[in-house]
Amino acid sequence: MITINNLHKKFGEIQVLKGIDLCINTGVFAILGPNGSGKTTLNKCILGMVYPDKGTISIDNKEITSQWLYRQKIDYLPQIANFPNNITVDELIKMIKDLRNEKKIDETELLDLFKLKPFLKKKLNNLSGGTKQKVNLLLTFLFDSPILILDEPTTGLDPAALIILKDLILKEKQKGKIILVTSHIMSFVEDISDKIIFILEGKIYFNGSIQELKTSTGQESFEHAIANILIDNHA
Ligand SMILES: Nc1ncnc2c1ncn2[C@@H]1O[C@H](COP(=O)(O)OP(=O)(O)OP(=O)(O)O)[C@@H](O)[C@H]1O
Repeated sequence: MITINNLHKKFGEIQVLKGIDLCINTGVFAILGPNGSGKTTLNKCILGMVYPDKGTISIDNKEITSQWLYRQKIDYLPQIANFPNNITVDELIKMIKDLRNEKKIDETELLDLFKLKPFLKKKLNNLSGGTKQKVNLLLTFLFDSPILILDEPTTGLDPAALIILKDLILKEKQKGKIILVTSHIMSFVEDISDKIIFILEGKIYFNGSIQELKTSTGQESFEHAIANILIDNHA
């Protein structure tokens, strides 16, 4: 369980998070909000990559401040992954496996799933954007940790890969994991999410199921419910 209390974060003059309270249990949680609303900042606070100015984050009832071992419990897909461009896909996989000296699953299944075997000897700078994203996803799903944080996982994926990703997320959910997903693709969010957390102006504007969101906004479709919040708040 991830528990967040009164989380604040400011960058210079911009107060990004203004008191976030959240309790995140197993299942798929979509963190939504307009561009610049602080979704990535929240994810990075959980990962210890950004230090909050105020507030606490606990994982399984242990505060994470100044800790680092807990990060072994988290698999993270960053919004933009920056790996050295001149190494090949198989060199990158080996490097990440060596760096994260943890229990890993056999990558063969993931290589087959994302049809990456033909690219193993190719350098990263020769890959298309979508293929790079598939490599990033493979690296994320390689360690079978209890918490998964996926920041814009659909970027560049074709429809077939999107279905594979959805199935993979739902399979990981069945294992009882906590999965946080940030995405602007509402059909994708609707297919995978148990709960929607909508951040607006630094606070949690909505926290509930898709059905509750539709009811509270009076909209029949999820996409319209989200659009409704944005329009109503001039976001
Ligand atoms: N390291 C940083 N230094 C300064 N400002 C930052 C930093 N990281 C984020 N910000 C600012 O914080 C705000 C929130 O950014 P964040 O990336 O968390 O938003 P987001 O909701 O993930 O946006 P998007 O949907 O566009 O990905 C933005 O105004 C951004 O410019």
